[in-house]
Amino acid sequence: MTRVIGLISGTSVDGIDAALVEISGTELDLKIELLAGETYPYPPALREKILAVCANSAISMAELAELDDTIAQAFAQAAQNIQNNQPKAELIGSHGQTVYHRPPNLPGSSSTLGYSLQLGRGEVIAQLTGINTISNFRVADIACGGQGAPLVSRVDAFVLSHPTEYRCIQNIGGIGNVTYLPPRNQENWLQSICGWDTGPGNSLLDLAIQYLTAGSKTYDNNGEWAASGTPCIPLVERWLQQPFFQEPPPKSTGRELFGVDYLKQCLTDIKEYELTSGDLLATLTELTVASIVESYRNFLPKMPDKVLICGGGSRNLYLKKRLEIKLNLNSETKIPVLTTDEVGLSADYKEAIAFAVLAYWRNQQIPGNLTQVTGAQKEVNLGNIHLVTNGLRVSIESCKSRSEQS
Ligand SMILES: Nc1ncnc2c1ncn2[C@@H]1O[C@H](COP(=O)(O)OP(=O)(O)OP(=O)(O)O)[C@@H](O)[C@H]1O
Ligand SMILES: CC(=O)N[C@H]1[C@@H]2OC[C@@H](O2)[C@@H](O)[C@@H]1O[C@H](C)C(=O)O
Repeated sequence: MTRVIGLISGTSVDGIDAALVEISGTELDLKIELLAGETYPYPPALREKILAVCANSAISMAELAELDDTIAQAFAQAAQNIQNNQPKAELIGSHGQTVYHRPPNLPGSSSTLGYSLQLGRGEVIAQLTGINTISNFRVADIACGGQGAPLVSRVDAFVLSHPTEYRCIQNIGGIGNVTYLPPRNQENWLQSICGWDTGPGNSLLDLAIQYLTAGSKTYDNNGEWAASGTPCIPLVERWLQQPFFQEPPPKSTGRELFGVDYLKQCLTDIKEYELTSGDLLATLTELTVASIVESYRNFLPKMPDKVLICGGGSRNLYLKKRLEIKLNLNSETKIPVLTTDEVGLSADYKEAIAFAVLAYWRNQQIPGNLTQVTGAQKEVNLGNIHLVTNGLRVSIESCKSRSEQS
């Protein structure tokens, strides 16, 4: 058994999700016990800076270095905090904070490779915590021609697959992503798994809430405001014309596409209709729901028996209800929408747990990507390993050069 901390802050930039888990086994015999899960919100000024960088605002190299240091320190502090009154961890898997993601073969890009930047250097986390740390999980997959995302699919396979059920595991974070899991008893089960980014999760909704409340709110609690409105279907159909939605997998995306500029266009488009704020939020919710369901209908070999949702969007009761309605329109059989909590895996800390598992696998040279999901040419070990030097905990202040210390 290995005790591992998983850390991630995703595209919602709402804070650092930390999970302390005990892991044993390898793949088919993988066992995970969640000892503690917590979200440590970013200080508002730090969140604002990260969101500005994600929205392509200019940043100097000095500012980038400072931001990386600040994020690494925040992640290290989260790792220390999650161990309070808990047994100590032996390993950290830190995803870091995505600030830029470029899928491969992006039109207009001079390179055919993808690129994905997560801030919060694992080297610093290792030295600040005194715990060996694995970070930078996406680059090895990208170097083999992959998207570098979604990476949770291989973890979903060994943690959430069922002997006889066809399942879709749908994360609804800032961005949505799905893993399709055929029954484990099926021949070639692992090779038959599919996965991709479905498009916006909460990113456009959160931006709209911040716009409507002049920043006093960051999200629509339980989807209550959206539930007061009515979706404008002609606008949903127009917004679904974005080429990303028609692209066959493998595919990934981020706030670069479904961020500030996309919402600005939505706010222009709604002027053609007399919509209330609730209607706008209901329409953006419907875009998330429709993008998920349309992708299942277009790219899955068959519709699932069950959809298990996770991520913060799984707490949006209006979104969950609309997803179940849309999924079952003109359907003979009823496809229930549950949360992963209902099958024993925390919907809130699933991504943090996933990066603990990916670090655990990296430590044993077990590959972490599914090539049919990311499009990489081969399975690769994901993440750079940062070993603690002589086991001493050092603070960032004491990382002075010898000349400075003399
Ligand atoms: N109670 C709630 N009601 C409605 N929405 C909620 C609730 N709790 C969280 N959310 C939504 O979930 C978002 C955070 O979700 P999550 O932490 O899964 O995102 P993330 O991991 O940063 O994104 P990604 O998975 O794309 O990296 C919030 O910004 C908010 O939009
Ligand atoms: C570059 C990046 O951070 N992508 C995220 C984003 O957030 C959701 C979706 O897009 C997913 O593909 C991915 O993260 C999860 C943890 C993944 O790699 O599976």
